[in-house]
Amino acid sequence: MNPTENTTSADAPEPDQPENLEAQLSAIDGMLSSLKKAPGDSLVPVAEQRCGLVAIVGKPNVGKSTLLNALVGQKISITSRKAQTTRHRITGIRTRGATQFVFVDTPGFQTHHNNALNRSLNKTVLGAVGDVDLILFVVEAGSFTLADAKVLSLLKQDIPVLLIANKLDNIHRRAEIAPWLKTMHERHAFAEFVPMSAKNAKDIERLFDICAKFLPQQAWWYAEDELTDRSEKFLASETVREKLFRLTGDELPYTSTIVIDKFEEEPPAKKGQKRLLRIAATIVVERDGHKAMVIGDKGERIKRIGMETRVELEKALDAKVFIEMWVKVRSGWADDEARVRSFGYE
Ligand SMILES: Nc1nc2c(ncn2[C@@H]2O[C@H](COP(=O)(O)OP(=O)(O)OP(=O)(O)O)[C@@H](O)[C@H]2O)c(=O)[nH]1
Repeated sequence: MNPTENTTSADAPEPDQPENLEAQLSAIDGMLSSLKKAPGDSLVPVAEQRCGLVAIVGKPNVGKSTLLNALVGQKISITSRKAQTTRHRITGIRTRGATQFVFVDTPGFQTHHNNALNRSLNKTVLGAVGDVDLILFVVEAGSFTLADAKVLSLLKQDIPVLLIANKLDNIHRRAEIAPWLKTMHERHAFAEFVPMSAKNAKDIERLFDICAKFLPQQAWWYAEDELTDRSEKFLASETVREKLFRLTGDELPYTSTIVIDKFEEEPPAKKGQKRLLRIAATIVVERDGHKAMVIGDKGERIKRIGMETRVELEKALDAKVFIEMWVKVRSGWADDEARVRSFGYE
């Protein structure tokens, strides 16, 4: 390369004059002030931000968890409840470019166990899936069974649904997919068809781009990488709640609640070890009979709730967890506003 090219080119811009500089600086200033900082000090202008709720639904074993993990990463990032998401259990948040995707759980989409608990959960879920911005309906590419049809029938017509034809890598003759997609087209007015594999990183990138278009333009609700102590505490109480209801079935009224009395973190004792979380949780029930139900025969049930909570939290929070659990009776707490507030509800 000719070394003089860099300095003597006739097209080279004049060095900045002071007035030029000032003009530039004030232009940059103007630009910066128009970029209202989003949570997490992001420089994506609020006016360009998109944010919304995405539900992933489908019958068991179609790859929902694999997809969610690929979309949000292994670590579930739960944050404190925000007004917009009080009715949902958030399973993950991912901010990518100008768009924040808030993934929500859909615990009731279990078509196998049609007991009363599931029916009541299905009702809740219908509510939850009823007000998300986008639904990813996951099926196995090339297949559509009665169980898929049941899930599809629970979805509302007015929310965009993407058909995620997952496990495409299992289909060896791609030509077979076209006629199948055509039959799927007749089953529901899907907003888009996405044949893909949840295990393929490129497909995941493409899916993000497709999803972004369906989320409304609005300011992000969460910081780009929000994961605070408070959020971990929230995850702890949600995990206890989930185990409690799963292990007591529909015997326990939904007025029972969880209070996290202690949530303390200790750094790893040695390098390479995990941090330690000491958690104390109280399950608040309305009657003595409920207390006995939660404790179980010789304390079996509460032990199991504690054990399953610990295992799940250790995985989700990448920490060693010690958890103590108590059961208290506070009759009528659900009607007592001040007490409800003291339990952390608004
Ligand atoms: N070949 C292939 N296998 C996949 C793909 N996605 C998921 N799987 C596998 O499918 C199985 C079920 O995946 P999960 O993610 O657990 O499915 P799920 O829908 O969350 O299942 P439930 O928790 O029972 O509702 C696992 O063995 C995954 O490894 C894919 O794109 N290709």
